[in-house]
Amino acid sequence: TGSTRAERLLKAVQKNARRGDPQSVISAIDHYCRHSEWAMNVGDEKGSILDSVLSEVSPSCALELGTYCGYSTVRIARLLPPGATFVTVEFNPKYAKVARQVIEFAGLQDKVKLIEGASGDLIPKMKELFGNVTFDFVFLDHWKDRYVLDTKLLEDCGLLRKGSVLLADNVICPGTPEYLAYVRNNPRYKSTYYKSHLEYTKVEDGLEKSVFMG
Ligand SMILES: O=C(NC/C=C/[C@H]1O[C@@H](Sc2ccncc2)[C@H](O)[C@@H]1O)c1cc([N+](=O)[O-])cc(O)c1O
Ligand SMILES: [Mg+2]
Repeated sequence: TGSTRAERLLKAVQKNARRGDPQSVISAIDHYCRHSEWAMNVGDEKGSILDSVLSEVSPSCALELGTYCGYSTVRIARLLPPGATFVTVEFNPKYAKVARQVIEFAGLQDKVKLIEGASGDLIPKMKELFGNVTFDFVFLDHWKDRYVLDTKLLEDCGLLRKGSVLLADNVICPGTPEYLAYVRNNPRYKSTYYKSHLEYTKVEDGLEKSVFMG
């Protein structure tokens, strides 16, 4: 049978990027998805906003929900301070397999803990898996109807602390209206909208940054 979109994206990385060079992996994926085949990576425009928020937070403990092919995983891992803990959760084993290879090609495998499963099952297990952690930074980019549920789960499992930063992709397109309502009308969050565009297109999209006030 033919390859999947994710496998073709991996081939583009193996062909056009340089081993051990995260920026070349990022550029190879952006070039492929802009000129050959669109894929749902956060992309270069929103990726630059992700980079700047990460540099502000400089998290010692970070979580990503929705690894997909590992594009944002590489973007995040390349900017983390040495010794940081970074967990990324992926539900689909085929995507996880591609992501592991993309992350390894970038030379970042020692900085990333990719765990397979559903966020709803794994979030309650984080303390058991990684010790009594709280996440300084969470990137939400998985199923859009899970953003509110998983944010509430993170709160209830004591995985957020005063100042934890949530950054959510796609709050306009495909859109996460319940999530925006939740974080914007909630005294426990200070939210900021970063207007941008849907990856590789001119369609409006944006990132919502929400600081947990404890
Ligand atoms: O649908 C989108 N993203 C859903 C992402 C889903 C990713 O997360 C898990 S689901 C999971 C992972 C962990 N736990 C539970 C479920 C899927 O296997 C996929 O790897 C999307 C769509 C568009 N678009 O334009 O249509 C643009 C985007 O930027 C998007 O992110
Ligand atoms: Mg997205």
